[in-house]
Amino acid sequence: MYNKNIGSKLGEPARRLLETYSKVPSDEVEKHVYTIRDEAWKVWPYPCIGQFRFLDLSISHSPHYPAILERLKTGDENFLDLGCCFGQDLRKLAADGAPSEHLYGSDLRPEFFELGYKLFRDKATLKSRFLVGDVFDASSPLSELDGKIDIIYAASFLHLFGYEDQIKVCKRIVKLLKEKKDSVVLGRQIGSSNAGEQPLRNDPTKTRWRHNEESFKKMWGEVGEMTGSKWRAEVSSEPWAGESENGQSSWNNGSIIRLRFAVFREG
Ligand SMILES: C[S@@+](CC[C@H](N)C(=O)[O-])C[C@H]1O[C@@H](n2cnc3c(N)ncnc32)[C@H](O)[C@@H]1O
Repeated sequence: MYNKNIGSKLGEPARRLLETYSKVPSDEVEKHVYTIRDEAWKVWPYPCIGQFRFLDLSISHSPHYPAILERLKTGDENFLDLGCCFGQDLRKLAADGAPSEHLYGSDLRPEFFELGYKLFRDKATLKSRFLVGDVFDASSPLSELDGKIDIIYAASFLHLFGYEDQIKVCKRIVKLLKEKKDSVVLGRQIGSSNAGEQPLRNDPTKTRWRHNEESFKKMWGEVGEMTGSKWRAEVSSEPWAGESENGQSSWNNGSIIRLRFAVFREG
């Protein structure tokens, strides 16, 4: 779904980030966002691009954000934005004082990394590394980070896949994270109060799994058993207040929810 107008999506935090971190003159910010958004839409039409949801800087809405930021500010911990697209959440952390050389981004499509640099005008200053890779490819450059990450952010990511593939991604996440207490993966995504497989918008022969709080926790129980590790999943949900993903009013029959999660390693 492509929104022609930015409406209220350019909130104060995103505007401040673009004006102060990226040094985009305030009267050019909106035009700048439209231009880069349209370039990204041509790469792949994700709803989070079409609906300007990348401007939410969603990591900062997590109740764990202050603690995560403090952990990163020590310079002893590494952060990975998995499926980062523009990498806006990584920029938010950098602007708030996290050392950027400890922040990594990864995505299937390298075009998004370049668009992230263009959006945030920081190619010369940001010390973060962006690794191209399919999360399902064990031999991708992402494997360089195996066992080295303390905090993973995975927003609007797991919900792209069916249940079996989500299990595979979670196992990959376990492998990327350090084997220690309080390694954590957090994020937000679309879910459904009636958890289950749902047909893909563009290809009804494929499905993706929409979680509710219970099914998400259960999945992490399974992942723990499969990987010999123990996880505590904090999950909350709220009714979906956003727009339809496909422009159809029938899209949300009341069951669509937004899930927020933080899954901590316990053992
Ligand atoms: C819906 S976007 C979410 C972007 C960002 N995390 C956010 O919250 O705005 C999903 C991202 O995951 C990436 N992606 C999709 N499939 C992937 C895969 N198999 N491996 C790695 N990245 C993938 C896409 O290229 C895209 O940038």
